Amino acid sequence: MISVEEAIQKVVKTVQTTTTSQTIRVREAVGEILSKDVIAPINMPPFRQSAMDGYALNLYDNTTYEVRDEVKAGDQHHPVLEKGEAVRIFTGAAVPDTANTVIMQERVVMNENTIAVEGLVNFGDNIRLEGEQIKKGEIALKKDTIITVAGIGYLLSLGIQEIQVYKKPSIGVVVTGNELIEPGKPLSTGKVYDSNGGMLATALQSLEYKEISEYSVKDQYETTKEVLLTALKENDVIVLSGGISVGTYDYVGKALKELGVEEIFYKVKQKPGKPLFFGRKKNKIVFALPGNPAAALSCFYLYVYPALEKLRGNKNFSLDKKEVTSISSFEKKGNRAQFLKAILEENTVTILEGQSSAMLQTFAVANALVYIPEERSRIMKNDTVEVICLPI
Ligand SMILES: Nc1nc2c(c(=O)[nH]1)N[C@H]1C(S)=C(S)[C@@H](COP(=O)(O)OP(=O)(O)OC[C@H]3O[C@@H](n4cnc5c(N)ncnc54)[C@H](O)[C@@H]3O)O[C@H]1N2
Ligand code: MOO
Repeated sequence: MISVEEAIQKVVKTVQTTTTSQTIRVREAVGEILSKDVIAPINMPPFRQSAMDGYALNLYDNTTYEVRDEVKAGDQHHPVLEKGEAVRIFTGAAVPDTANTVIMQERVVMNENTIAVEGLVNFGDNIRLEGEQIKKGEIALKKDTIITVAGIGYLLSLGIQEIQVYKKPSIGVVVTGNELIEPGKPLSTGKVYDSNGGMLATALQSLEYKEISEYSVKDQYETTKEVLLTALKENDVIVLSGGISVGTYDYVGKALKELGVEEIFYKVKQKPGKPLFFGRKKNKIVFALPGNPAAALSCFYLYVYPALEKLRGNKNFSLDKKEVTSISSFEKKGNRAQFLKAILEENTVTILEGQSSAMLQTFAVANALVYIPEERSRIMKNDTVEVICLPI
């Protein structure tokens, strides 16, 4: 059995960022990661722009200017100004080539078609220079940048409509268990509703993974092998739930081995989620999560999440961690590291009652996991603890 730290390290070391790119529309790219530098196809701004509503001047050594013309945003003409001449101009409009400064209208006294300028005026005031944000041919956004909403605006401002991003993995979610009933169908003795299938698929959807296939299989060796073979063919990553412990009908480990999936680790010194399996077959990644629902979800966030994020090119692939003050105390039994469902508020955290790996009730209201390392036996009120922040 390996430690949490070793297990995380093995996942991070094994999983490499995909080399497959795809072209997508900028409008659909929020959260995607650039697999190639984006080169600016134009200068931005594309021309000398006025930053104010006011007057563009051809400066001379007096304070009175004759207003000759008007240029508003979108206009294409360039009035020619002699020294001492001005044009009325508006924010975003092209500054005439012969103007060398713009003065805001609040600093001007108008008198018929002349203006008197108040205070000191400098060359280049209130003019946004052509290409001052980015020049044509320069790198507008670097490879590995995550596209934000602002990034989308920026790319659109350069007229770019398509970009190359890392292809996100396709993921197969496989639930195992004779006892599982699809929610919506009547429940009979010995059966439970399948929570893990929908929960894991939704977790993936909410993280914007698009290619998700769901499979379910009974506790039978041959069918488990068949379904896993199909899932391996159809997906880059397999996330299994259940059937990975030591019971007679836990066939997942045996089937994976038979299918040539190399075990990288099996069993982690942690609670919940001890019987976690991680393996690979060529470039396919396999996680077999324990069936207990809270164990499955904890393992998903702690191991599957960083693996998928690294795979899709995210350099910041782990969930955020914070050191905060615990307002609860907790006695840890045994020597496994433990992850506790908790509510994080600003700089304090409350550990919830009901930490069983079979229970989702507390997980449903938790927004963080408190981490107790193997060697720590208790948390006292006001102790500093490490928390892992969970997505919704
Ligand atoms: N002799 C031992 N028994 C067990 C050990 C052990 O070390 N020695 N470990 C225990 C721990 S810890 C865990 S965690 C579980 C993991 O078992 P499996 O991964 O084989 O999972 P299952 O046996 O299939 O299911 C466990 C539990 O979870 C329920 N379950 C499973 N899938 C779903 C689902 N999709 N939706 C809702 N609930 C699900 C299932 O009904 C069981 O109650 O093993 C312990 N045993
Ligand atoms: O590892 Mo299990 O998840 O403790 O119940």
